[in-house]
Amino acid sequence: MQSVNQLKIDRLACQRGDKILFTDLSFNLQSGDFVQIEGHNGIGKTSLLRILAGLAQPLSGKVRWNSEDISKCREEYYYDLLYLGHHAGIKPELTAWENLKFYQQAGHCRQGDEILWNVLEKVGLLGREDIVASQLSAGQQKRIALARLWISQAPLWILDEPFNAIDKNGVKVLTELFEQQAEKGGIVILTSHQEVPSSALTVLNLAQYKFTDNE
Ligand SMILES: Nc1ncnc2c1ncn2[C@@H]1O[C@H](COP(=O)(O)OP(=O)(O)OP(=O)(O)O)[C@@H](O)[C@H]1O
Repeated sequence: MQSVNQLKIDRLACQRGDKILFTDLSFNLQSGDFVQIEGHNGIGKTSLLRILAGLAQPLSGKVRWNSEDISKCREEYYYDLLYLGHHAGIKPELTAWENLKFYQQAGHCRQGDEILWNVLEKVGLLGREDIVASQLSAGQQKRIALARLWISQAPLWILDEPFNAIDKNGVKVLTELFEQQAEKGGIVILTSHQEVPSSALTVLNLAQYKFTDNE
């Protein structure tokens, strides 16, 4: 990752159902940033991440990736983006190994099988690679989904609750990975209900943008 990337969030407002969740949300991120979106249940963190990932439309405002409106450069944006939503995003009928192989092919990762063995070890699934995902625990399934992060070449990671169902040591390993991603010029945006053990993290509290005039 050599080039400097920028994500600009310009005066976003978001509505779900008949409720306006937040308004006038602006911030800029660039290569090296590691950010947590914070706020209580239901404030709109997932809604914001889905807008940033181009999966939902804002009520108003724009998201720009390297100066281009993301709705106008979808192909380039999706090439540069890895979005991991709340749900695991795995194929339950495939084994852990087959899921990783699938991510590798879908993610244009040209490295061979060796990286997959390394990643299996990183996510603590070495020895369980031949088990179909549906027969693994919730935390192990989440680890398969997170394996994509080690395989990914994308500079921008948007991660909704990546630590859900992950044990303490897993949180530490993942946090180090996020720091490395930022250090090598990536951008990491995440939500988490647990404390993220990193001094490199910037926290953005959605509460300050909450729309209070819904009644
Ligand atoms: N499908 C939907 N239709 C209408 N309103 C919805 C829908 N899904 C969520 N909402 C509303 O949008 C608000 C924001 O939801 P969102 O999932 O973005 O919050 P969150 O901050 O990520 O919450 P949590 O911390 O519980 O994951 C909620 O208060 C909910 O009332």
